[in-house]
Amino acid sequence: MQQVAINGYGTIGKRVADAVRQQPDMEVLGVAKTRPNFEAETAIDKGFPLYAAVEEREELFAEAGLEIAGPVEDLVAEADVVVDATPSGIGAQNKALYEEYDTPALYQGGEDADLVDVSFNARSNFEDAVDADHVRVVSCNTTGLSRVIAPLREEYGVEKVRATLVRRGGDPGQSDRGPINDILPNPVTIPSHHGPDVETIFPDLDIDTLGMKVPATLMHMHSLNVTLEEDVDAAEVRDLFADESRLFLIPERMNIDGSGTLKEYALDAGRPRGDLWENCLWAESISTEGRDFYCFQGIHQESDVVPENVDAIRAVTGAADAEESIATTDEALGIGL
Ligand SMILES: NC(=O)C1=CN([C@@H]2O[C@H](COP(=O)(O)OP(=O)(O)OC[C@H]3O[C@@H](n4cnc5c(N)ncnc54)[C@H](O)[C@@H]3O)[C@@H](O)[C@H]2O)C=CC1
Ligand SMILES: O=C(OP(=O)(O)O)[C@H](O)COP(=O)(O)O
Repeated sequence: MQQVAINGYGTIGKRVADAVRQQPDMEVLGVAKTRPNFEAETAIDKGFPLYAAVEEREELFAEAGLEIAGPVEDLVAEADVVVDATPSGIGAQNKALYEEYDTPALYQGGEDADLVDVSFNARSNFEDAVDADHVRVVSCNTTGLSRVIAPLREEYGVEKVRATLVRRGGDPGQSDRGPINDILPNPVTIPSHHGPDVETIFPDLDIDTLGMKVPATLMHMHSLNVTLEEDVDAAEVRDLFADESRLFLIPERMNIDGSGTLKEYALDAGRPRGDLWENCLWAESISTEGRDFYCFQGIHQESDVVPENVDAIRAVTGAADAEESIATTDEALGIGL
């Protein structure tokens, strides 16, 4: 059993903790937080040992009636691997702690690529992270793009990717985010940071990305055009994608017209927190014109990186190969709508 520490128990960290607990070969050793709040209380209710990420704030937990198992250093020292799910930039500050205790660490997409040895997407480059000490699970958008590009590259070869990313302004709980009533080119410069980020997974890929932010919280939406190295037929691409467990091809018959109905479907299907771990591609949007492929896909920013973190744990600990890990993760979580 791999003993997994989770440092940062927010949107991503709490989901990774639940996913790790569901795996047959790993356990949550504990989770670390900086301050007491509803998530800290839920962690205790779920039976996750709660550690103080900042020693001076330990008494805040006692005042809130929450029992602390110890300082985060104890957790990191005992763990086989630590998943850092702290806000952007804090992971970089925490790296020295993980190095001090010689504990392999996973970071999230908000950290810079040069912080780590390897940027990771399970479907695309699992083997690169085997036995690495510092691995970054790429952002929700980069994960979503990589999952589509990997099979297209393998099957047809990719000449050029063009993607427009309509990004949600903030997560549902982020009441301080915007825009409230606007459509922002964001970033206004082109390419957006997503293209170079995808190139950390596929270094020789030709990709241009454009980003926007809109007043939505549920999901991102991608409009994709990939020029392939050979003529393709839309039906063939649909068949290719149907074999990918983390690509959900939304069938026409479901009458799912956007992010709202997608999330409603996830809740009806009994998904925890209404999570959609898979890319959600509208099957009808999969179109081809000569060598050009097009589609729309919805990306659930809060959850698509969760199975990727689980696979990255197996990669850095050398516990399984890509195929075995992805199959185990998918089965344990119930991935594959
Ligand atoms: N929310 C999203 O849509 C996605 C976020 N990411 C990335 O995941 C990372 C985490 O993001 P979220 O989970 O959204 O953030 P969050 O703000 O929801 O959660 C971060 C947690 O870390 C805690 N924290 C703050 N400072 C800490 C410290 N020094 N030590 C330990 N814990 C600390 C916070 O109290 C909070 O519980 C970021 O790198 C972000 O870019 C990646 C994909 C999607
Ligand atoms: O990494 C993300 O998006 P991004 O790839 O568009 O920067 C996550 O959705 C977090 O985005 P945020 O920086 O708006 O919280």
